[in-house]
Parts: sequence; C-alpha cells; structure tokens
Amino acid sequence: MASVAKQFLRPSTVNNLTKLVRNFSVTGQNNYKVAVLGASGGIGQPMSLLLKQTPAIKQLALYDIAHTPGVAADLSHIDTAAQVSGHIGAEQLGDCLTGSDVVVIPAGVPRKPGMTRDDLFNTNASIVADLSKACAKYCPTAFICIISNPVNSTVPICCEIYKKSGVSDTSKIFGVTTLDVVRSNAFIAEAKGFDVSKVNVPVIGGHAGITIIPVISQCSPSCSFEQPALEAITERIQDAGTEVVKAKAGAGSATLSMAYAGARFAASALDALSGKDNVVECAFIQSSITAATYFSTPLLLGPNGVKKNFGLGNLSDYEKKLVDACVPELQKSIKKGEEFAANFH
Ligand SMILES: NC(=O)C1=CN([C@@H]2O[C@H](COP(=O)(O)OP(=O)(O)OC[C@H]3O[C@@H](n4cnc5c(N)ncnc54)[C@H](O)[C@@H]3O)[C@@H](O)[C@H]2O)C=CC1
Ligand SMILES: O=C([O-])CC(=O)C(=O)O
Repeated sequence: MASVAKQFLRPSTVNNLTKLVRNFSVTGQNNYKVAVLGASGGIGQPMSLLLKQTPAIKQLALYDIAHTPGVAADLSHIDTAAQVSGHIGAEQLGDCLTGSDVVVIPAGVPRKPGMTRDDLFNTNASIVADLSKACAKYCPTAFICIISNPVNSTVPICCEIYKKSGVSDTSKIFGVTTLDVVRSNAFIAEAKGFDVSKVNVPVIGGHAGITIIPVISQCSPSCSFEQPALEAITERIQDAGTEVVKAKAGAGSATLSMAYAGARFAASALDALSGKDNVVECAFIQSSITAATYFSTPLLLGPNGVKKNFGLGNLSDYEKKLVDACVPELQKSIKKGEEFAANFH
C-alpha cells in the first residue's frame, strides 16, 4: 500500500470528537444533514447518539419502521447543535432522505448463534433494496454507508438498484467494514502492548469470515508475529463478529462497537465532503483491484466519494493466499446480490 495510506489510515473522527469540534467550528462547515435508516435498532440508537455529538451535523434524520418518535424525542433533549427529526414508516422515508448528505444504513435483522451473515440475506436483501431505491430517488448524490449484512451482497444490491434507477455514479456507495479495522487495531495493540490510538491496520477484502483480510504486514507501527500467532490473530479478527454473537447468546450481534465504527465512517464521509485532505478509510466498494468486482481496500475520500483507491499494496505471501481464498467467496456473494437486484421491482 502507498505510504500515504499507511500514514493516514486512522482518520480524525469520532475517536476524537474534540478535534472534530475544533475543525468544524473553525471552518464553519457544520451544515450537513445525516440520515440513519434503522435508527431504532441496536446499532442505530447508540450510533445516532454519537452522531448527535458531531458538530458537523446540522440535521440528524432518524428513520425506522418502529419507535423513531421516541428515539428522536430522547436525543433531541441533548444540548448539542444537531436538530433531530424522527420519521416512521415508508410514507415518511422521502422526507427523511431529502437533502441528506450522508445516509447510514443499519436496518435489518442481526445474526443469532449458529447463523452465518449470508443466512440474513433473505430478510435483509429486500430491506436494503427498498431503502436503496428510496435513496436513489430522494438523495442520489449522498454518501451511502451500508452496515446491513451480508455486506458482501447488500452493497452490490444497492449499486445495482442505483443503476436500475438511472443513477450511474456509484462512487459514493460504501459497505462499512470499519469495525474490522477497529477490531484489528484493538487486538494488535493488545498483543503488542502498543498505544492503541496510534495503531493502524488496513483490512481488505469483504466483511464475512475468510473474506476479512487484516494486512498485518502493513500495520503501523510495524510489527511481526511468528506464523502460528499470525494465523491465530488473523482468525480472531475474521471471527470477531461471531465471538460477539456467541457472547450475546441470542441477544444479537455487535452493536456498540459497530455504532462507534459507523459513526467514525460517517464522520470521515463528512470530512471528505468538507474538502478535508487525507481522509482515508477502508470500505467495500465496486472495484477493479481484483477479480472480485467489489473489494475493500484503503481509499482516499473526497467530496465526490472515492478520490483514489490505494489498492492492495505489498502483501506477504500469507496475505496473498488469503486474497486468493477470498476472491471466489466474494464473487459468489456479489453474484447473489446482483441476481437479487436484477429481479427486484
Ligand atoms: N457491517 C458491520 O460490520 C456490521 C453489520 N451489522 C448488521 O447490522 C444490521 C442491524 O443490526 P442491529 O442494529 O443489531 O439489529 P436490530 O434488530 O437491533 O436493529 C435493526 C433495526 O432495523 C429496523 N428495520 C427493519 N426493517 C426496516 C426497514 N425496512 N426500514 C428501516 N428500518 C428497518 C428495525 O426496526 C430495527 O430497529 C444487521 O444486519 C447486522 O448483521 C452488525 C454489526 C456489524
Ligand atoms: O457478526 C455479525 O453478524 C455482525 C457483524 O457483521 C460483525 O460484528 O462484524
């Protein structure tokens, strides 16, 4: 990976709200509308709480099929600038989305123990397709940040629905894989005794099992592991979602860490929109970097979405093998999403 990506992989986002306050109050660009679709859920509520504290946001529009009036009333009593609006049911989705600069989508069902992310496809594919259709209609130029699983299929669904809706530019549609980066940073800092605030591990590929590839050879600060330890920490990162699903024992999947990661990605999107330099995040996007037509790599973000794709960079032989195993798996999930979208009306 280009050294610039390594240098800037950790963006200045919600992990440093104070910095964000300073940045935006100095430039006065606190003018953005952010919509959260699925705002009443396990991720939606704490993520909306974090977004309510983000000074760049002027309006925070919360949409769900249930409970948004209550969530919006509750958040609106917080003494921060963002104005909160609650929207419930399909007939209020247009109002929620109109004028949005960034849309974050954690709508849909989460896993229970024993399920794969792909087991969520039957329920979540149509939820994401419906919401994508509305985004293409009401805010076609907004950044779209898709959290709903299976991300490896829901992002292709969204892009295909955009194309069907006549919106050909999909360079602002992102699958949020930030939680994989956040986990990698946390686990490697813990293993190596690093200051976690200074650790950056790019994570490439997709967002399920073996498609999640932490590029530990490009970790900043640099670090190395004996092969068995390297394989163990790589597998822990790949299975981290399942670790949480098991620990929650039927009560859902990661919500709080995902809220943090989602708010971080949304803040990076706002930084990019405001013209800030060196905003780099890994995300799952339409891509020509590998034979899989969607792939996550470190991306330089700008006002128009992806400004530069840093690609794979130099991979170790072990990481190259992980990419080889990932690509066919991703291709299956992408095809499944695209076929679903083709038949969706
Ligand atoms: N990308 C990632 O790294 C991660 C993704 N996820 C995924 O995020 C999704 C949400 O997870 P949770 O918040 O824990 O689930 P949850 O069940 O707590 O919340 C989901 C919310 O979506 C709402 N919803 C359902 N259908 C909707 C529709 N048509 N329009 C708008 N809202 C709708 C529900 O009413 C609920 O409030 C799941 O698919 C989960 O697998 C979870 C963790 C990490
Ligand atoms: O594991 C799940 O189902 C939720 C998820 O995507 C994660 O935590 O990475």
